[in-house]
Amino acid sequence: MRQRNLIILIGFMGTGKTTVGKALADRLKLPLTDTDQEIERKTGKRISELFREFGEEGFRDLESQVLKQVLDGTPGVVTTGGGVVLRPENVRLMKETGWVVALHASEEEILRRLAGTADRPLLLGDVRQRVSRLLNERRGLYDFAHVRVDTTGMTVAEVVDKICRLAENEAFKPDRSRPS
Ligand SMILES: Nc1ncnc2c1ncn2[C@@H]1O[C@H](COP(=O)(O)OP(=O)(O)O)[C@@H](O)[C@H]1O
Ligand SMILES: O=C(O)C1=C[C@@H](OP(=O)(O)O)[C@@H](O)[C@H](O)C1
Ligand SMILES: [Mg+2]
Repeated sequence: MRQRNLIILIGFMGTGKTTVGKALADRLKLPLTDTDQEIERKTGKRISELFREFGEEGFRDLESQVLKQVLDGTPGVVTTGGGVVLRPENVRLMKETGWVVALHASEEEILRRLAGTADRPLLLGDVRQRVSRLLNERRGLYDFAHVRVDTTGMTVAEVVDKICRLAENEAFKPDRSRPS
């Protein structure tokens, strides 16, 4: 059953999920979980170490496990890693459990925000080329979200305001998780 007060942020790397999620949880006085931070806490290893040791698939297994544990229906804000949408089982679970907000940003804005990024193993090497390729590979994968927010040119506070306005609106809509 979908919970209206379980807000899940998805989106490509650098769209601001972790940062906006923290500010949103503070504003709404809801608990916050970032799946990447939870993976690091549980394993005692950095995301980059996990990629090195277990490869991307090993990391995705951990990510799916943690997502299942985190999405137990408890109210809160959950922020995810950009690749969580690669597994259909994760997409199904997020859609069914919470209110899913997709953050977007232009490629240039993503590159500006990710300049100097150190712990994103998928961006090692030529960041511009990696971002462009991954954006292409993942095109459409964030579109299942209940709402979409283009954060290009917006401050974190403005993005939080926008999500809060959309959430108020949402409260008056029928619960789309129920079959009609
Ligand atoms: N709306 C925004 N405007 C400007 N900078 C932002 C915004 N949202 C996030 N950032 C910055 O971009 C970088 C990446 O943000 P982060 O929250 O880690 O993104 P994600 O979790 O989606 O990868 C951080 O340095 C953060 O401070
Ligand atoms: O897009 C991805 O595949 C990834 C995004 C990262 O999280 P952010 O989106 O928070 O940067 C992190 O989960 C890992 O480096 C892989
Ligand atoms: Mg993040």
